[in-house]
Amino acid sequence: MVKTKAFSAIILAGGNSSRMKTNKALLMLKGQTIIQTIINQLVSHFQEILIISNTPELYHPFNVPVYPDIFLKQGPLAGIHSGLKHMSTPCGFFVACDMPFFSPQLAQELLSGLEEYQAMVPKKNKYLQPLHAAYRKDCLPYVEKVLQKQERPKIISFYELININYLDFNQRADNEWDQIFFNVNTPEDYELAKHLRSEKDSATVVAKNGAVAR
Ligand SMILES: Nc1nc2c(ncn2[C@@H]2O[C@H](COP(=O)(O)OP(=O)(O)OP(=O)(O)O)[C@@H](O)[C@H]2O)c(=O)[nH]1
Repeated sequence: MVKTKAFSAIILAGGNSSRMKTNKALLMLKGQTIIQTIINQLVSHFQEILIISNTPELYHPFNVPVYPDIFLKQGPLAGIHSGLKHMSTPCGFFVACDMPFFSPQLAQELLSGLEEYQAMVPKKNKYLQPLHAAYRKDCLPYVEKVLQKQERPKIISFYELININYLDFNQRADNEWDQIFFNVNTPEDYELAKHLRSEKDSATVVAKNGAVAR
């Protein structure tokens, strides 16, 4: 297994939070903001943590470098693009700013796959988790190509251009998918998250997660 300490972690925080109607990353969960919760979990595992946001002033208190999108208003793939461009290591673990229960062990597992593949993405049946995935820096020209061609492309639109592998969650414990990928998109999700003590508790709910069907 690779040492993630040699790699980068990138938190995407450039979205509109239109369903939440307030910045999701800065919502308080158990005494700290969601983004701080994520940073705290990442910090001992990675060489660097970057935040990708177009409102850097909001994130300066977190004491990690903040970079804007280069392709503006183009959605999360533009965040991945900026992360790939700015990370100073060859491999990055990318996570959405609204996923408070992520697993460093899973990040390590995904990054291990980058020895062979350009991207490693969790998959269950036809669902993918492209915002809890590992991407190699050499994905950059393919991401750029898609962003130059399409308006607000789906993240998965560059997958057919690269050498990608999927981490199969069908073989894992039933609730792991819902636990790890629980994300806070709506006020209802937030209420639920406040009552979960840990990722284990989310096993008792059906998480509305950010999975995309392929
Ligand atoms: N850097 C960057 N990140 C983005 C962009 N759009 C979405 N994200 C991030 O991608 C993740 C998933 O975003 P979504 O929940 O799909 O979108 P959102 O805009 O945050 O929320 P909604 O407006 O409610 O859809 C979150 O971490 C967002 O901050 C973007 O244009 N640039």
